[in-house]
Amino acid sequence: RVTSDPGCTRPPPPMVNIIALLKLLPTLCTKGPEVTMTYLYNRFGSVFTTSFLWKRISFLVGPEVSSLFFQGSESEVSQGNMFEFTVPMFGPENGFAVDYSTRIQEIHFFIDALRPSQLRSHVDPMLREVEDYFAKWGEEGVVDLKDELNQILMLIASRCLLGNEVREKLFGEIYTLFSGIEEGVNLVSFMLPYFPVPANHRRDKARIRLTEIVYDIMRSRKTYGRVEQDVLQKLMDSRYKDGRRTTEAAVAGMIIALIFAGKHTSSNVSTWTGACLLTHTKFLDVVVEEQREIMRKYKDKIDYNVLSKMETLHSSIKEAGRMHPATLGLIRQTQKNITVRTKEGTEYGIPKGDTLVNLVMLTSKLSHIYKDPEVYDPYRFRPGREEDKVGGRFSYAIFGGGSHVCPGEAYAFLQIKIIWSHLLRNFELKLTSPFPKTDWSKFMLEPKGKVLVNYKRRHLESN
Ligand code: HEM
Repeated sequence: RVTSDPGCTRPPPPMVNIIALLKLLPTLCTKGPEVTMTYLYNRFGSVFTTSFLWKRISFLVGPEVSSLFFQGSESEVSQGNMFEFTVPMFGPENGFAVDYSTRIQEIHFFIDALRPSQLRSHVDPMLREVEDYFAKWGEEGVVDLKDELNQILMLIASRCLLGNEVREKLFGEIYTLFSGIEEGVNLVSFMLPYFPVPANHRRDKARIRLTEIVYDIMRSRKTYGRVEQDVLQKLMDSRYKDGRRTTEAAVAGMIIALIFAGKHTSSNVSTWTGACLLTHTKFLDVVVEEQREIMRKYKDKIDYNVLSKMETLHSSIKEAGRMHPATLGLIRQTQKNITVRTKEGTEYGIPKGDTLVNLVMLTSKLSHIYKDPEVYDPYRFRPGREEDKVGGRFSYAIFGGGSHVCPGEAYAFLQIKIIWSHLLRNFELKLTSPFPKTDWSKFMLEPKGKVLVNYKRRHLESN
């Protein structure tokens, strides 16, 4: 439990001093941040603080200490100015460039555009992209799964988020421009987003060109009265609470932000799903059998309802996400003194101005929530076990939680399930490279190196 505490009357959390931190450097370098943070959690408990240069950082582990982090009001715990580096990536009229109230309304536009009832219309375009993409694979061969999934997900994003105009004519350019936007994700740009280094220059150039492309599409739709089914259209048609229409610049920024938010996250979880299933044949057999069963009932038809029957596949993706989240932790800043109560009942006061890091990766591995947390076991989410629910709210925080929970979760599952059901039905797959390690050098964590998979075409028989 976490509450606000104006006088900060409670004792501070255990402090990890500079000597303890220095002693951990070799562990950090050789074993990585997860092992280091797990050591600190085991030693100091679910709340602890460190100082780094002039900054105090308080770490939180577990659902018991996470409620205010996720659900607190902006005046208690906020995203602060930590995402300012995204302003030159997404433009000056949306996201972290605008006031909080406008930003929240934009997030509601995302939620509306990506809610399950809206997603039904995306199934067919997603399926078409997936079928066309994998039709280009040969009879058999070896591919880098990470690269392949990255490409197919970008094709889907072009079609379903940006729309047919981009997908049909401009995909190559968009793909390159997005790589340019992503140049803005590095340590220098994070600390000094406007510093004139080449990466920032390439980021700015890419955003300007991408914005022009989106403007052209919007203007052409308006001129010819064309209305599409994609998310871009939903954002164009959205209105703020006071009745104002979204501006062209805001829509362009929002759509770039959405693609960015969904791109690596989805490609990572789908790649980890593959790596996990191909090394756990027990579950691979179960998901293949699930496809057979569904084919017996629905033949080759795939629609929103059929996808919702793929429960073990869904759990297999969710479990891959639990074991390999895209981030070690989520970040906020305290705007008031707050109190955190641990599951043992100890209360700590965290002062206004602390950076909070919620270590969702460690929460996913807590043994009082997840049985044998290091074991890949999609069955842990089945009725009767449902370990994430039994563990309490925020036990599964791979998609965040509360006021800033990921609005793209249902969309992400939809596209990953469409890809994996197609792969399972049409290919025999074998992981030929070793099980990937996590690449800690990336801002958004991903499987390290190539994930090589040997494929052989097949047509799954339902009987
Ligand atoms: C498996 C895939 C995904 C994962 C693991 C994931 C994870 C997350 C997480 C952890 C957050 C919360 C960040 C925080 O609290 O600071 C978040 C926010 C967000 N996600 Fe996702 N995401 C995924 C896919 C997507 C997709 C496909 C989209 C869009 C189509 C999307 C759009 C967003 C947006 C716009 C936010 C910001 C919400 C806000 O600030 O209120 N995500 N995502």
